[in-house]
Amino acid sequence: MSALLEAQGLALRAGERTLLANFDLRIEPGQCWALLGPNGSGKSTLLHTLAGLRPAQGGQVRLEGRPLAQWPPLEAARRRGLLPQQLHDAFAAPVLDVVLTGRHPHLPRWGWEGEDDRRIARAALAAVDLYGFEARDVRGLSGGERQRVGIAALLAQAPRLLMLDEPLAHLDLPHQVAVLAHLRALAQREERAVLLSIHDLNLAHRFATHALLLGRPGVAPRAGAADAVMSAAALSEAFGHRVRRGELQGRTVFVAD
Ligand SMILES: Nc1ncnc2c1ncn2[C@@H]1O[C@H](COP(=O)(O)OP(=O)(O)OP(=O)(O)O)[C@@H](O)[C@H]1O
Repeated sequence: MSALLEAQGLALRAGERTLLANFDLRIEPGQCWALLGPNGSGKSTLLHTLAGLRPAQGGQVRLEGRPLAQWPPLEAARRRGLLPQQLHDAFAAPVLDVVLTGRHPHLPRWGWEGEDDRRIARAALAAVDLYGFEARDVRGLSGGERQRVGIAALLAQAPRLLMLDEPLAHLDLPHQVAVLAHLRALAQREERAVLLSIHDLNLAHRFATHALLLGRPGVAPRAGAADAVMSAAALSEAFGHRVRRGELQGRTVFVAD
């Protein structure tokens, strides 16, 4: 199967520190990847690099077979999207307008959003349980509501590869489960793929098909099927903290000592 995203020989540094060296990754349609690792292990840096928003120090990233740098920005934005960790609102704006920013890569040059774009944006709001929030000022939302507006904007953008940096931040438990279920279903039903950073090991194992585990300094990254990568030994080594893995009512659970 052809890859949506492929990294080969990737090298990433932050300041003096090497985060990744000679790193390979292949993300195929239908896959849902959990990006795991301790604070500062390079998850955000890697997401920004794979999205083409930050240069790598070596190696190559290909989006649908073509080097990232060769994609015109608008065409790339129709194929891959990134929800960053921090969302800023400098101005007052209705929620619907914020979600409609996700449609910009799809608009004709100098064009305005049409009824189809508004329908897609409303459906995205409904998917994150924000039906009826369209006219609310984005600056008056709670942290979890604001986070879900960001997710809705990415859903409205409708890229084939969705990348999300800690999308569960600020979300309550039911919305964490609902958002992950929605993203996984998108990947599996529509031949799309998801790569999201996440600190909750239980939810990561439950919803991800694949896992990429970054380690603290000196520990090599691991990538592959989520169940295989997320062993107690590998997680304990990556985090430098004992993690136990067990079963509870048919579900795999992880507990930190
Ligand atoms: N411009 C920079 N100069 C020096 N170090 C940097 C720079 N940018 C990032 N770093 C460092 O690179 C490391 C990786 O940061 P990154 O944000 O990618 O980690 P992360 O895995 O996403 O962490 P978290 O779980 O806390 O979100 C951190 O130690 C960070 O302090």
